[in-house]
Amino acid sequence: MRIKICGITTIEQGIEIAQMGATDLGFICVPSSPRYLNLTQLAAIVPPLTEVANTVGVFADFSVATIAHVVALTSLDTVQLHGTESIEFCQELRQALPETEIIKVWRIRTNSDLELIQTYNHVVDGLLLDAYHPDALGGTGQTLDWQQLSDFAPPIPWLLAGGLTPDNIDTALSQLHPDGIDLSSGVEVSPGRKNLDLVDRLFANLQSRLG
Ligand SMILES: O=C(O)c1ccccc1N[C@@H]1O[C@H](COP(=O)(O)O)[C@@H](O)[C@H]1O
Repeated sequence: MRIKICGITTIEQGIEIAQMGATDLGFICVPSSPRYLNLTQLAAIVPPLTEVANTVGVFADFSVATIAHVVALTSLDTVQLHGTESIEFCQELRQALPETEIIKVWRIRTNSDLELIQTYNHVVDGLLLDAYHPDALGGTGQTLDWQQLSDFAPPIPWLLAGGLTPDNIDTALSQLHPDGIDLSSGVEVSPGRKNLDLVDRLFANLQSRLG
């Protein structure tokens, strides 16, 4: 299973978290986030971390040209689209970045959202479900209604996000079988600063599932 820890802001924490078992490290490119890294910071932090994990840039409603520029400067492996990007936008991005994994996020409120995100199945490599919050795009600690997702089974890989913590991960994964999980605020001391004890506890609690 893919385990993504998002909102990494230092090389040191990225290396430690990868050594603990994270497959993916996420970097927030959204200026309104308290975990935001500017281009200079991304260009310094991401390249060394591509050696230890899959690196994921989190974008929201950027242009194709801007995302392609950031990927070229940082060697990000994956682009996570956390905004209102259209199917056509994803197709354009695929053409601009044929080698880069693209994950489309949908913030789930109703059952119809679970159908809408699947209209992207043929244009992206993976889907990610996050919780909806009226005031922020992500990193909110808000959980999804896991029961509502019980029939969600897209034909491409999907990740579960939204308020996951070392304490609730077992309950979530006993109800759902995503291809990956994504945690940010649930393993933090403060926005952008991860609590390595909590990350350690996450992996301890996942031990039986990771085999
Ligand atoms: O983390 C942020 O600040 C952020 C900002 C803008 C878009 C996405 C963001 N993070 C994403 O939010 C989810 C889950 O966060 P949490 O575990 O509920 O705190 C995850 O996909 C992050 O990539």
